[in-house]
Amino acid sequence: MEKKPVIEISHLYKSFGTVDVLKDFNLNLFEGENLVLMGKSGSGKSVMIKCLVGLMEVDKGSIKVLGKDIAELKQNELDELRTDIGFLFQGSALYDSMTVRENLEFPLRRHSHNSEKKTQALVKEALDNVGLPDTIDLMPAELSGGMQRRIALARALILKPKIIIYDEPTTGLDPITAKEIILLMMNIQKKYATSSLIITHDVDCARVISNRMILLLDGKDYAEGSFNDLAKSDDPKIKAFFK
Ligand SMILES: Nc1ncnc2c1ncn2[C@@H]1O[C@H](COP(=O)(O)OP(=O)(O)OP(=O)(O)O)[C@@H](O)[C@H]1O
Repeated sequence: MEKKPVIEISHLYKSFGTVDVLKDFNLNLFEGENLVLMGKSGSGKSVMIKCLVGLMEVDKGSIKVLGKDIAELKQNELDELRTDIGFLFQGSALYDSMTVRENLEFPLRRHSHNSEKKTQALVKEALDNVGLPDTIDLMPAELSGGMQRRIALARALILKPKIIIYDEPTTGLDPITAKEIILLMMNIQKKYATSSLIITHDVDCARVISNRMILLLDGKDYAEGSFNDLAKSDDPKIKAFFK
């Protein structure tokens, strides 16, 4: 059976002055898959994400998320749609002045109207999912980098998003901690059947987690395929991604 796309980016163009960042970029993320997007620094990955969530206007092209055309949404509709997307950004970005519990409560209080009991149950479930139930009353500064990343992942998942966007999920972590995060991402994907877009430079991460990959080069979706197919390509431009 043909899988449904949850993100459809078609013929996307975006320039800044004379710098053409995206030039006919295409990407489909299908329900339940782990799609890895690789592109070198400055290739336009962040620009693409900003366009995707309506934070930046596109010059040309169309973007649909969960069947909705981003350009046609009003601000409140866009805000609502964003709650269906969980983000795990580089550097975790937990609120330093809040405890782990408060960090996790934050999106719940902002975007849903749960009872206090339900809120605490969701916080506990989120912490259990990332294997850190005992950190609930700690401050982010009391946690290691890997633990902070796990809490950030718990927070990204707490609204049970349909889509998760991971931006460099393993950057800055030692290889063992990076592997733990990757395993966690895979478990969570299995448990909640989320669709994941994973932006990474980490070839090991891509190998383990991807069902499919897209390589962003010269503003385009230069190549698409499974890790194994792309990794054995003879094209020097594709080979360069796997060094
Ligand atoms: N608001 C902006 N105004 C002008 N130029 C911008 C703006 N945002 C991004 N750019 C330019 O767009 C290009 C792509 O930037 P982007 O941040 O998307 O790269 P990236 O692929 O995310 O890189 P990295 O892997 O280093 O995060 C860069 O040349 C950048 O200078």
